[in-house]
Amino acid sequence: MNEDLASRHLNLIQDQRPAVHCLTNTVVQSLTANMLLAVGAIPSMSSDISEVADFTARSQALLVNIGTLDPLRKNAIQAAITSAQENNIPWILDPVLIDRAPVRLAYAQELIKREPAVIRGNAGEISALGSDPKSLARDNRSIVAVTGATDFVTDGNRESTLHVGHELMSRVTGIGCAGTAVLSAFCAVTDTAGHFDAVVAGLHTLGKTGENAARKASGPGAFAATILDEIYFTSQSSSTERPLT
Ligand SMILES: Nc1ncnc2c1ncn2[C@@H]1O[C@H](COP(=O)(O)OP(=O)(O)OP(=O)(O)O)[C@@H](O)[C@H]1O
Ligand SMILES: Cc1ncsc1CCO
Ligand SMILES: [Mg+2]
Repeated sequence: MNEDLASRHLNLIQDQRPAVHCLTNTVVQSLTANMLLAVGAIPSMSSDISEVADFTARSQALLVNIGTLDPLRKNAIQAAITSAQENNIPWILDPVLIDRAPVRLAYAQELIKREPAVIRGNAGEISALGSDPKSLARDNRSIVAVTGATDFVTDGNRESTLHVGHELMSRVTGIGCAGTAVLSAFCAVTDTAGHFDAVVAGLHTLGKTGENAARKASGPGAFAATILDEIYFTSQSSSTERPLT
């Protein structure tokens, strides 16, 4: 069933080629842009305050990842979220490492008041936010995704647990961050009511491609390249299986 959901969303991405504007950390820029291209989306990464609102307005989703912050990037994040909200574009938050510094946690909590469509973090990050994932989702009208050896998705009412992926995914920096960008592409092709399914479909796709890549790669270096290939293969085979209507 998640397989069908994934396939349907991959087809929509192939058809629509959504633009995803990414305000993300300096560690994962290239992997993130490449993952989006591999899945069929179109990335942009500028954080210049003079253009970030326009880039966001011309995108179908906005990714905000707070992995490396500075004052200019924080200004860009505020402007981009404002633009996303004015233009009815979903914005997706990756609250990287908020369990490591109280100032960063407080900043993430301020951002969450602006009601991201999706919050995706690992277990430590989500638990640092202080409420269980269901309450967090309900209180902020967001989808919450908690990733790790198993993934959990909730909108505050529904929930889905996914047993996909491979340990090698945690041995390459930024698979989570780039994965949140992939979830943004899945949300870009659905309306708000579809975001729960989009996140489940996106995590299923990511997990399965991680499993496929792990079968071929002998270690983290090859895995990082192979997971890009596998996302591309998955998106291509999904579009050739599309029924003729
Ligand atoms: N041990 C594991 N087994 C299976 N899948 C895993 C495992 N660890 C991580 N994953 C998968 O890897 C992806 C990234 O999740 P993870 O929770 O590691 O992100 P993260 O900690 O935010 O990573 P990063 O900050 O490096 O980007 C998720 O899709 C998750 O399902
Ligand atoms: C290692 C690291 N530090 C800040 S962001 C980042 C990438 C993985 O989250
Ligand atoms: Mg992370």
